[in-house]
Amino acid sequence: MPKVLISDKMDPKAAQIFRERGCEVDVITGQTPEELAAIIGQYDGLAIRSSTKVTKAILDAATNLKVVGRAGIGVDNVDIPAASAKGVVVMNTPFGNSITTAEHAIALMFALARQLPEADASTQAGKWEKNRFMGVELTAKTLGLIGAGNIGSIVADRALGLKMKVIAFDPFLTPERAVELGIEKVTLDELLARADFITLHTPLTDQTRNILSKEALAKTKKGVRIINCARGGLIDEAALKEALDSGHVAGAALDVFATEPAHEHPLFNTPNFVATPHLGASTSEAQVNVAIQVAEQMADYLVKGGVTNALNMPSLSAEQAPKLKPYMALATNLGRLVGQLESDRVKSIAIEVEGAAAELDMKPITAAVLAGFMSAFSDAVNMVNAPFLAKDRGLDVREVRHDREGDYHTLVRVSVETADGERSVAGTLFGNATPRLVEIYGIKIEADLGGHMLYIVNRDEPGFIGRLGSTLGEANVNIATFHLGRREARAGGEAVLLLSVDGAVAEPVLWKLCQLAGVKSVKSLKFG
Ligand SMILES: NC(=O)c1ccc[n+]([C@@H]2O[C@H](COP(=O)([O-])OP(=O)(O)OC[C@H]3O[C@@H](n4cnc5c(N)ncnc54)[C@H](O)[C@@H]3O)[C@@H](O)[C@H]2O)c1
Ligand SMILES: O=C(O)[C@H](O)COP(=O)(O)O
Repeated sequence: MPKVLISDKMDPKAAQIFRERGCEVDVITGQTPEELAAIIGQYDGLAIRSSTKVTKAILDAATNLKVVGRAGIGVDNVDIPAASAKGVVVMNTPFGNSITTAEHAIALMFALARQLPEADASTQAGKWEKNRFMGVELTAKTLGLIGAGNIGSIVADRALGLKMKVIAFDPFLTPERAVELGIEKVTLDELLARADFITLHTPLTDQTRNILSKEALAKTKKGVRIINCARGGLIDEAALKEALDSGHVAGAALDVFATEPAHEHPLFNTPNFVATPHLGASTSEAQVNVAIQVAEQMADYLVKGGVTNALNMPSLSAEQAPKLKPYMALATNLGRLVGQLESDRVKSIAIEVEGAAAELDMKPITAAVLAGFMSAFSDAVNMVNAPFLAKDRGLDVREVRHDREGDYHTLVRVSVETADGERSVAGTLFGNATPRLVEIYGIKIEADLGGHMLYIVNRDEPGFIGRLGSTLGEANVNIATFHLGRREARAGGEAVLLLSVDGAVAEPVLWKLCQLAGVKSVKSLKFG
């Protein structure tokens, strides 16, 4: 039974769902990185929020880990390249807390507009400072969104309801989507110059880090109010403090900080500064949503092989998974066959599908071919890291989907380009379930690929099979199955033999086979 660790505070629904769906689960929160590293080796899955840092060191210690599930959106606390290299799937729940976070941004906007936290503190201190707190209306003000994705567009919708004018800077926002949202797409400089309120809703990337830099803040309208419910690091916090102190920025509300938890901060106690401790996603509704979603996704993956919302692997629903399963086995074996036959001379690899296979999502099939292919060079390869390893090796990967009707109701072909030209192998599914090789390097052959096999290319001539059988018999090698194919319909041409044998064939025996008259090449193969 797969074992999952929940290492951050999460709604109890998550643990309940893991158990209901066939996983063992431990909930251990508040561990130091060293404590987590000491126990992570026992677990197949790790469910987190933003507190647990899934670093390379943690991943190195995670010898059984298959999936990290983030109950929330941001995955900047997970070293995704390190997870991918280790073959660990990283998933998040991209929509479960969007409404809640958008509402927090709107709440902070009101808090700034009417100085609610300061007015509250003053009133409860018995001061009744009615004349000290003069607010501004939101109606007719311009709200500048930096980032108009899931959360940004919900903020836009709510702000339009408040009769604000909404402008957005987001290089990936299409003009059509902007029209659909009822907002105006602008450049960053235009947004800085025009917005009365600015709210940030981008991930933290190399492009967005410090997007509100000292220079950018200097370009804002005097009296601007700024809200950040996205990620610390998007704003230069020291420059923001200066701008608040000088009065250029009339108010700032941060839910997120460059360093968290922020127990101390130069911005704390600055007038017109409002802070919340990364509460964007903290509503009971959002926490139930993300807990249920992450547990369902992770259990689907660990128990049924379904992949949803993975950041480093193509999606594969739990319903699709059984249908695709035989294709994955076929694709893995075709990739593995080519990988073993061609070793490291391959420059590019093409995956072609036709018939029933052409109606399927190709991404998982491609990942499986690459996993099989790369397994000839690396022990630690799987569908998650294979595409990354292939890219690292500079392997050019192509996917082709054919509409044509072929000889088989379904076909997957893997072709590689080597220094000696293009070579391809192809396979089908018998009864939609059993993978079967049907062609190898232009020669028709029907074979199951599995266990230990011998691939022999020889001159097609009488007596060869007898000589081969005797040599293997003398070496005590038992032949389990025997498949034969030949290039021409008459003797004298090239033939291929694929033999299943009961165990690995020793080097001296392979050498003897190479010496047999008519043999061109002999290769020992292994399939998982
Ligand atoms: N405070 C919280 O508790 C909390 C809760 C949920 C999400 N978040 C954070 O909010 C952020 C936004 O989440 P989302 O779900 O809307 O993400 P999203 O991916 O749906 O949207 C992000 C948007 O940012 C845009 N973007 C990317 N690079 C940009 C750039 N250089 N300049 C301008 N725009 C750029 C993208 O095109 C996209 O539209 C994430 O960082 C997420 O981690 C915080
Ligand atoms: O990216 C997110 O989903 C938010 O930052 C929420 O983080 P949390 O789960 O730690 O509250």
